[in-house]
Amino acid sequence: MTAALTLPTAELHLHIEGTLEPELALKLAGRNGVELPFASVEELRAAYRFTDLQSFLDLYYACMAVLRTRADFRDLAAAYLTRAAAEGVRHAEIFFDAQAHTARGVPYKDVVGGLQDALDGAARLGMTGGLILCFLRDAPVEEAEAVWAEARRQPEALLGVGLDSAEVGNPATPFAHLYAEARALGLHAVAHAGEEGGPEYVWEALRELRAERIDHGIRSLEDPQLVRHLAEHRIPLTVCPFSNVRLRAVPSLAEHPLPAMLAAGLRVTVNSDDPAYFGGYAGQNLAAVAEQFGLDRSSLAELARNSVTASFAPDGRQAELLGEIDAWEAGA
Ligand SMILES: Nc1ncnc2[nH]cnc12
Ligand SMILES: [Zn+2]
Repeated sequence: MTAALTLPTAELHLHIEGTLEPELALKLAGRNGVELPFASVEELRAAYRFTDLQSFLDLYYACMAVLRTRADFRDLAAAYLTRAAAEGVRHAEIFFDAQAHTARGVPYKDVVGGLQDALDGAARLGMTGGLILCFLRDAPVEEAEAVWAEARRQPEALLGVGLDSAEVGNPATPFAHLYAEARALGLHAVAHAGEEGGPEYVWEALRELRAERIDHGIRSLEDPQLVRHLAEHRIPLTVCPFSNVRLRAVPSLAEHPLPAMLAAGLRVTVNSDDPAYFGGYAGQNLAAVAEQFGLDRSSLAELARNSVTASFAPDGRQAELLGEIDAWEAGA
């Protein structure tokens, strides 16, 4: 087995709806009497040809229509956690798109309840983690406000808030008041930026949302002043190599800016984004970049350490995981 597949790591950029494998999608479609425009696993997989972020989002939102009950969300997250654990993920901070479910009439409490049921069960796998509620930046802000009105009543169910969906032309600033409220409740703040959008989107997430981590951020390199800022303030970037290639944010893995980002002193982590759709989970993303860029054991360990120290896990848990990474690096 590739060494990277056993590296203990933290997954910081993972949309739970993006872990919906075709087999489970069809099973849930049957269980819930939901019609999908795909009759078989093969037909569904054949639709995984994306030209950009929007072409992916269209399929992503269509497929998640099969998720209807608390048990569905539990089964989805339990399947992800089992698979991630097998690839070395020891801590997972999981994004969920609540609005995409409440808009279909699924109660917020069933979404969060089901995801939490699965996380409770993950303790058996020795895994820890939490939930990050993402606002959809391409939907009216009133929809985000409505879901937040429910979420804020139970902030202890969340680690933080995030911002995702179609980036270009959908500024972050209208969501700033929700982030301010979330911070006041003690929640963390992250945001997608610099995936398809330019460095100005990263600046906006930092300035207006006070994002502690930037999800993707691969276009930051286009602005030397931004690179200096990110490096100086040690702001983590949750990079997703397979996603960037499959959504054509970069032309190929060989041309991915990851090595340049590391060379620029950026605090990079490697993650999977929507692994069911992009061809691999966290360990496979790590294995692929290790092979592509000839990363040795200590460079891989450094990426894993970044993921742990950039996580929102308590200090004690971080220390435990850093110990596991040291042992892995020493070849234990
Ligand atoms: N890569 C991505 N970018 C923005 N929103 C997303 N939602 C799920 N995956 C996403
Ligand atoms: Zn993402």
